[in-house]
Amino acid sequence: MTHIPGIVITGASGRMGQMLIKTVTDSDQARLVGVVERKGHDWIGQDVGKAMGGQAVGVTVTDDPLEAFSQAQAVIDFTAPEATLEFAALAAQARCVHVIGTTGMSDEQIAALEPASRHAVIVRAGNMSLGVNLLVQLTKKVAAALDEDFDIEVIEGHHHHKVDAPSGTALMLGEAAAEGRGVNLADVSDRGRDGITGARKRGDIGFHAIRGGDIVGEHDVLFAAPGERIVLRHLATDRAIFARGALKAALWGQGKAPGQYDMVDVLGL
Ligand SMILES: NC(=O)C1=CN([C@@H]2O[C@H](COP(=O)(O)OP(=O)(O)OC[C@H]3O[C@@H](n4cnc5c(N)ncnc54)[C@H](OP(=O)(O)O)[C@@H]3O)[C@@H](O)[C@H]2O)C=CC1
Ligand SMILES: O=C(O)C1=N[C@H](C(=O)O)C[C@H](O)C1
Repeated sequence: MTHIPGIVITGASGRMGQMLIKTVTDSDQARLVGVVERKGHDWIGQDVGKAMGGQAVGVTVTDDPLEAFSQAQAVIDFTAPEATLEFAALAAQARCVHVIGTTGMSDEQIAALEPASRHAVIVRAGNMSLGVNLLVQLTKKVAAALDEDFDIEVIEGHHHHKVDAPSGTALMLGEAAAEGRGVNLADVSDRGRDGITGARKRGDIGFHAIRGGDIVGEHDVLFAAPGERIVLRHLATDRAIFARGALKAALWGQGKAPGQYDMVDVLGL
């Protein structure tokens, strides 16, 4: 009989937490074995299906992540940077695959994942959708084919609750453009112009963030030259695309060697 991996979802009551719970309970390739919320949350002790306003699913919301992780083969975590660092150490202790969708992590926070990745598989991506990861590859190719006559700008839009900018996806796209061009993103990045900025510097990669309403996630990579423009665009209209990608990553990570991976590895792009 094939082994069906048990999955824990952190940040259970969040927008992505709820989408992930639905995706895992609907899947016949994985079992929901735990859901975690922070201490004091009013969902603690309730059946998560009922807490979400539906039928009971037989999984009680806990505030004890290590206890939950020790029953599981994978943890899917779309929360916040400080929480993700704490969960990484616990997932490594429980030898669970840790799928990280959390964005807004600083370079120092990303570096702090290294000890956990010596003991467990970490799959981390600022965007888990197939479409965006394909767009990342296309961006790299287009940037490699064009010279600096083409100004590159990454424009992203998200709902008004989003706390980080540029989005994790925008940064993935910017990194891909820089890699295609053979430059270091940190040397050419120009974020959110305002005031008398002076003329655009040749070779810069610009970032702009729109926040409004319930936009799920929209990303354009603009290549603009005198006389012509190319726009690569991804529009997310349903958070299920991120949850499906995250579940795929959790399954893919089973039996892999400890280390850090991304969705390009998972999707084989
Ligand atoms: N990689 C990808 O494909 C995608 C990534 N994301 C990213 O996922 C993250 C979550 O997004 P979203 O679901 O919209 O956000 P929400 O604010 O809706 O949910 C975040 C959840 O994390 C919990 N949380 C936050 N801080 C802590 C903490 N310190 N300890 C324990 N739990 C905590 C929150 O609990 P509480 O309510 O109690 O604060 C909440 O349940 C963001 O970083 C977002 O950018 C989103 C979509 C796709
Ligand atoms: O916060 C969100 O909602 C999203 N965050 C990710 C990001 O920062 O790129 C992915 C997606 O765009 C939705």
